[in-house]
Amino acid sequence: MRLIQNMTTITEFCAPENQPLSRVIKIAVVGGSGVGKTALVVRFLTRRFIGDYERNAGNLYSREVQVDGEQVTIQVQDTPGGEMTNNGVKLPDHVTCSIQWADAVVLVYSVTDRRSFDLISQLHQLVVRAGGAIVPPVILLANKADLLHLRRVDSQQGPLLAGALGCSFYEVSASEDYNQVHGAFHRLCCQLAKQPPAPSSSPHTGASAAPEKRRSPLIPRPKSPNMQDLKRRFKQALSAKVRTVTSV
Ligand SMILES: Nc1nc2c(ncn2[C@@H]2O[C@H](COP(=O)(O)OP(=O)(O)OP(=O)(O)O)[C@@H](O)[C@H]2O)c(=O)[nH]1
Repeated sequence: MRLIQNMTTITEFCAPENQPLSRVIKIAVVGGSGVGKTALVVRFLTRRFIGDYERNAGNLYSREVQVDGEQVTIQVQDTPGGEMTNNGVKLPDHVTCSIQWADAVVLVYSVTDRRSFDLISQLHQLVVRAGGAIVPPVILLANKADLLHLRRVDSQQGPLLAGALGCSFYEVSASEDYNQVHGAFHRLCCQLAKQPPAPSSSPHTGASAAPEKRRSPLIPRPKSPNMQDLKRRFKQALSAKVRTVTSV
């Protein structure tokens, strides 16, 4: 029952009208294809690793959590994977929109995929450009650290790149270690919670009421989660018979 209660905290983006909203922290998760973005988001929000994911089209997840004693709503936008082409990085428009919408960005590569590592600098540039006057906090996650025999990116290279980009670095395994994943996201949430709250966006348009907000006033709202997809994942999670999931 506890598991079900926690699972139901992944909800639609829009809160019902008149419902008081807690502070909202918005995070976009961005990286190459198949690096484990969805696995990381689901791991952070539900403690669960579910290995079988379909290519995602960009789901938005939301959950109420305690950060430093304060009740906040964390919204995490999972984005479709980007690719390197001869003309630079190729990304669905939706990804840029998600970066503009977010208060912070999690850049992800897989230690088993050199191209996903090479993509990070380009993605970081995109974050800087999309951020306008104020670049949002960024963390760099190197995922799939459990796949030692398939490693294609040396463990020193991630911290070096993070240092050059001026962001925090975490090497994690979504499949093997919940604490690593939780620690990385949680520290980012703590950092964001300490900042003064951003002007709230309209739940219907995503547009900010405040002119000084760094993002364009005409940012389309990120996609709501595909509830069918979520229900399918929840069923998978329930059938795995893991005892409980506690709040973050
Ligand atoms: N061994 C291992 N496999 C992982 C890990 N994280 C994700 N995977 C696997 O990697 C594959 C891709 O994971 P996804 O979470 O779908 O990756 P994604 O980045 O969301 O992929 P796209 O939706 O295509 O952009 C899946 O088969 C996952 O089970 C990890 O830490 N270790």
